[in-house]
Amino acid sequence: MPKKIAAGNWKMNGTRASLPDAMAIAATPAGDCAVVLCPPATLLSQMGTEGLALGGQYCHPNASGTHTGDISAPMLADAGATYCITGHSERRADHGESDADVCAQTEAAWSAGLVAILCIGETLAQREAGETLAVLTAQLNGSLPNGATAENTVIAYEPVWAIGTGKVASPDQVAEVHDALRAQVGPEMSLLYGGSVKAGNAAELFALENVNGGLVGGASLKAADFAPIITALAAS
Ligand SMILES: O=C[C@H](O)COP(=O)(O)O
Repeated sequence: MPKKIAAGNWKMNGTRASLPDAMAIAATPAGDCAVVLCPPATLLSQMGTEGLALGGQYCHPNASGTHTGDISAPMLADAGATYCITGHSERRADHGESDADVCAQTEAAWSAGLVAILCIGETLAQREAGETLAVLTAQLNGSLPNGATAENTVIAYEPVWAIGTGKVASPDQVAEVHDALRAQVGPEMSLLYGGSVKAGNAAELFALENVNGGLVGGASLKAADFAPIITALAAS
């Protein structure tokens, strides 16, 4: 059985004033679900809380070196992370990260003992052109290194047009993609959906056979918003 995972991506949000929210999220009963928070790197070492796994939002392919402003997978692990997001569409767009870059980052995460949460997703133009499954397959093939297992990798399907827009993909759209991904990655790897997941739509999404949790952005920042999502996953 794939592990159920509620992952929160805080993106470039959060200061020490947010730590009480992290503690409240950690205290939320989660049943057999893993709860993962990916805060800004500045908060990682201060967030170590029982019941909460931590993740980075990105890692450089190298372990160290002359890369001003960057962060490596061993640094994330040293700060308490056990997961790392790779290939988020905001980084693919803002930093020009290619599938090959994401592949190298994912290998770096594994080398540091981190579980990669590898993100793939189509744009609205690609969906409207009927290219969704082809685009996702190409991204998966290009950015998932050889050696991926259910222990070192989680796949997050995040349609770019649904991120931070309030436009959640319909259950039929999510099911079509997740069923296709399941056929590609095997029965054990966790498949998360991300894109405007909220308390009001979480139960419907998590009821889908091949949705094993969510990668949640905006609704993970406050415990009052994220806790019902965790509860919905635990009940699924
Ligand atoms: O990593 C999280 C996703 O980008 C989803 O963000 P969102 O829940 O704010 O739409």
